[in-house]
Amino acid sequence: MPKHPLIAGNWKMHGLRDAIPEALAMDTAARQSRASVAIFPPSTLLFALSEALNARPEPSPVRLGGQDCHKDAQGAFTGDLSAEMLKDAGAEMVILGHSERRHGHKEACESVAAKTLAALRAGLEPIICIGETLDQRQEGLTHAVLSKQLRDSLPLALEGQTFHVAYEPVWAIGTGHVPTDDQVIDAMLLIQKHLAQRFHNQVVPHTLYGGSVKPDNARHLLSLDGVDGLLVGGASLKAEDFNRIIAAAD
Ligand SMILES: O=C[C@H](O)COP(=O)(O)O
Repeated sequence: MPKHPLIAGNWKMHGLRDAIPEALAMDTAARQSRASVAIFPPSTLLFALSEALNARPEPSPVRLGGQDCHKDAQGAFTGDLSAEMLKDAGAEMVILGHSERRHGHKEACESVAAKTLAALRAGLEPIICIGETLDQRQEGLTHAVLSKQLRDSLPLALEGQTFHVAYEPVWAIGTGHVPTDDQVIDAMLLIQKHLAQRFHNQVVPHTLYGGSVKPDNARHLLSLDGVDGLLVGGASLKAEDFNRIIAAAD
């Protein structure tokens, strides 16, 4: 586990303004932890959360992020948000290529790469997600799928930049099924090897695991080789759960 593991909470399409106190309680836990903590609320909450966190007497260590962005800075794209808009609303990071975007919105790796360039343009730190489906794993295609996703989703412009790659097996997301230790370590090593070769060791890989992370398995997952942090979905919605995951990093 690195000195400051990243504990990232992806709220997905959950959260109204009455969730702001939850984020403030997470901020309180983050202040007592060595973990680096980030929350990815729905975009409608970004500005309000940013204001609420910044209104505290001491600057908040919690960083906020968007869950997706458009590749362009502005234009006639109804319903979309640019990386610049997320930044303007208080985001410092953005999740890209989440499997719910890849599968639910037919997002191709090339689109994820273009969005990654947009994130860098706007000064957002990207978390790029990859992961195989259950069918792909059962057919022995895991390495091929992860390698292709890495090759096609990560633009060379990432060289020298700070970014994160999250390994989220699709079959582990929201299912309660967590991969074996060997499966997690194997994926992390594949990612780290790819990053080292592709970027000539000019990047410090931050590799996260995501998929059914809970307060009870967080400490163990963080102890596995190559796991630099966690991308948490359901268990990041309530401070009661998320704060236990933050504490697992200590
Ligand atoms: O981005 C988070 C992941 O999709 C994991 O979601 P989950 O923790 O609810 O399984």
